[in-house]
Amino acid sequence: MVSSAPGGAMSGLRLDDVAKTFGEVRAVDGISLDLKPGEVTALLGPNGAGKTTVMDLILGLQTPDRGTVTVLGGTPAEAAARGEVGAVLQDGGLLHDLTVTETLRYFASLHHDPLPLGEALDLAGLRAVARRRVGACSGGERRRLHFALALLGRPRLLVLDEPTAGLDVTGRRQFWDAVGRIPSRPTVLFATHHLDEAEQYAERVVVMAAGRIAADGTPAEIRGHAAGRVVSAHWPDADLAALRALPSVDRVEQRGPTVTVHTQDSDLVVRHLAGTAAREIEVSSSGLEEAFLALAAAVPPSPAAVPPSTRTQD
Ligand SMILES: Nc1ncnc2c1ncn2[C@@H]1O[C@H](COP(=O)(O)OP(=O)(O)OP(=O)(O)O)[C@@H](O)[C@H]1O
Repeated sequence: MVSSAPGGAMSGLRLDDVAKTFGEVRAVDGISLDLKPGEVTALLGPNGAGKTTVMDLILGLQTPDRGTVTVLGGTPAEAAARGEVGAVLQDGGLLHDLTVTETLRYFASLHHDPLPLGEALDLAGLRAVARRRVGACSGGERRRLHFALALLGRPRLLVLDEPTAGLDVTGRRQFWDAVGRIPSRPTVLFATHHLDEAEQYAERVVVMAAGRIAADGTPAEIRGHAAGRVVSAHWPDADLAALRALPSVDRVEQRGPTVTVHTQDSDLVVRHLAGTAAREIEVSSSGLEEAFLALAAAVPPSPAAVPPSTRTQD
C-alpha cells in the first residue's frame, strides 16, 4: 500500500487512530486507514461494526473523539465545501413532488461546475424515469437518484453506504458498471453486507468488527482466510498450544466450551482431537462468509451494544 505524510496529496483518504464513542459504545475504536486516489475499497462488517460511523466521520457528519480524518489533503469539512465528496447514504431526504430531473437540476444549482444533467441521468440509468415524480419512483430508482446526486459535483471521493441495497442482481451490476464510468475516477469507499459484491467490485476489502479493523487486504487475500476447513469440537479445557503446534493449522479459537480450528488438513486435526477429551467433532468447509465471520469474531466485542432504537444524536 502506498502511504504518504498526513494530509499528503498522495492520499485519497486517510484515517489516523480515529475513535468515536457514543455513551458506553465504542463505535469506532482506533482505526487507521489510507486509501490511494482512485482505489475502490469495500468496508465489510456485521451489523453494528462501525461502518456507518466511519463514513459519517469521513463526511464530517460526526467528529472523532480522537485521531484525525484527512480527506483529499484537508479536513472533511474543507473537502465537502469544495464539493469534492459525493455520498450515497441511507434512503430519504428527497422531495416526493419533484420529478427526477427537477431534483437533479435543483441540486446541480448548488455546485459551481456540475456534471451535465444528461450525463448524470445516463450514468445512473435514469433516462427512462427522468420525468417521473420522485414519489412515484421505485426504491431502486430512488437509490439511483441518490447516486446521480452524488455525481453532480464531479466527486474525487465517493462514500457509499450500502449503495446497492434494494437493487436486484442486474441493477447491482449496472450500478457498478456506472461507477467504473464516472469521468472523475473517484476514490470509492463503500459499505456492504454482500461478500460477493466486495469480491467482485473492490480492489481492497477492509473487514470491520466491534469498531476495529479485523482484516485488510485484496479480495483474494481475504478469501485466503477461507481456504481450507474448519474443525470444531466441544472441549472446554482444550490444549490450544498443542493444536496450534500442529502442521497445517492456521488459527485456533476457544469460545466457551467450543474449540474451533482453521486448517488446511482436517484429517490430521481430527486424528489429533480423537486422542483427547474433545467430543462432538465436526468438520466443515469454510467459505468467504465463514472467513468473514471468523475474522469478525477474532475481535473482542465492544461493551454494551446499544440497540438502534436507543440511539442518541451526537
Ligand atoms: N448516534 C448514536 N448514538 C448511540 N449509539 C450509536 C450512534 N450511532 C451508532 N451507534 C452505535 O455504534 C455502533 C456502530 O454503529 P454503526 O451504525 O456505525 O454500525 P454499522 O457497521 O454501520 O452497522 P449496520 O451494518 O447495522 O448498518 C452500534 O453499536 C450502534 O448502535
